[in-house]
Amino acid sequence: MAEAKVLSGAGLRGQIAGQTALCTVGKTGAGLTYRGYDVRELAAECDFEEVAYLLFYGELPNTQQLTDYKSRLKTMRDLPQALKEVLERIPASAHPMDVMRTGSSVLGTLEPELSFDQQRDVAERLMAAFPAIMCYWYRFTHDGVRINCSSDEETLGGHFLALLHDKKPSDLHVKVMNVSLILYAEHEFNASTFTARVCASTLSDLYSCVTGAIGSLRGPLHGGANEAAMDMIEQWKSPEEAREAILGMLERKDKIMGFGHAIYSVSDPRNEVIKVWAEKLADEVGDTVLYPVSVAVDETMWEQKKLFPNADFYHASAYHFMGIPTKLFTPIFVCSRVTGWASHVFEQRSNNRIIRPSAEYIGPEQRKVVPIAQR
Ligand SMILES: CC(=O)SCCNC(=O)CCNC(=O)[C@H](O)C(C)(C)COP(=O)(O)OP(=O)(O)OC[C@H]1O[C@@H](n2cnc3c(N)ncnc32)[C@H](O)[C@@H]1OP(=O)(O)O
Ligand SMILES: O=C([O-])CC(=O)C(=O)O
Repeated sequence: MAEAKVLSGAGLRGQIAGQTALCTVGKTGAGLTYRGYDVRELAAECDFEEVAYLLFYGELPNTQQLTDYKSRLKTMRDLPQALKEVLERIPASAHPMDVMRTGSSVLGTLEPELSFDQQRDVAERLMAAFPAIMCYWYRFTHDGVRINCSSDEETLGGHFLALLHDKKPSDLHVKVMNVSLILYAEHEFNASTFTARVCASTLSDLYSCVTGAIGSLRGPLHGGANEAAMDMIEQWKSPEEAREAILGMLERKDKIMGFGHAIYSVSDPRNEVIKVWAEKLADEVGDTVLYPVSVAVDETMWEQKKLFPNADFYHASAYHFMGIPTKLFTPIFVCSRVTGWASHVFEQRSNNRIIRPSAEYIGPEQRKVVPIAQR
């Protein structure tokens, strides 16, 4: 059970910055809910598309609505030729989050949101197109192939794996992708979502809101932590080595990526879900190092600091076991969180006032400009 944290101090911590009907974070009880549903139940019962539908339309779909929704999203997966050409120009050395940011922005020039009446169509287009934006660029620049951006996969997670690996993904991998996309879909006023809402509050277009949000998600204190956690754990060859290294890092006051949270105080409810799937995947690939190393880090952090893994930590090993390159970890977060960002933009637009806080001034007293010749 997640406990409420005492929230105060810098970083707007604990300030109510607006209202939402989308999500609760860190309330005693479920810990994380989307429109009233416990995220753990959604992850156990649903496909990601059901959760996207819940966020965008307010209720879970019935069977017919879900079938129709998945079919419609399938038709939106391919990319315009002009966007493919732009993606081909981005170097292989680029960070894939910069590719996602550019992809969102370029799509906004090719298929602009001309009226807020189009907002749901634009959100769904972005959601359907992001896996292809990431994989078209990745496969072109790393493998030298121009991939077909459509697939027969029913779910977005399966579609992403099919484009990345050029083969039909296993049922287990499709299930884990669904769980992962559901866990990452929405999280109240986190930094990237708040970025999107600030942008929306100026009555800007949805592509601008999403493009800005991608920039905020990129940092290692937010979405970039899954990638940073992977870079950290793959250095260690045994649980003992990991434990020693973590003790040294804590001694040096280093930040341990994938641990701690701005709102949760004792656990992140998403962690217990993804940890189980990471262990299943470890068994599937016969791993005897990465998962035990992850557990050793987890135990040492709790023992030493009472810090717990957040959603990002076990995502690192889970994605790695599915053969996903580390630098694509945070872009997968984008494929999911675009649903949360867009839903917040819709909410902001439905009851808008420009977001414009005040600053406490700590600079010099008012003074006269000394003419340049006398300075
Ligand atoms: C999906 C997501 O975006 S989840 C977040 C992903 N980010 C990470 O995993 C990055 C690592 N974690 C962190 O940097 C932080 O825990 C954040 C950014 C998530 C939250 O920051 P805050 O709200 O400022 O953390 P909080 O107030 O709980 O910090 C309390 C103390 O614990 C320390 N602490 C918090 N997290 C960590 C960590 N991962 N490693 C080491 N120390 C930590 C802080 O430095 C602080 O110490 P201090 O009192 O000596 O200054
Ligand atoms: O809420 C936050 O601050 C960060 C987070 O866990 C998320 O965005 O999923």
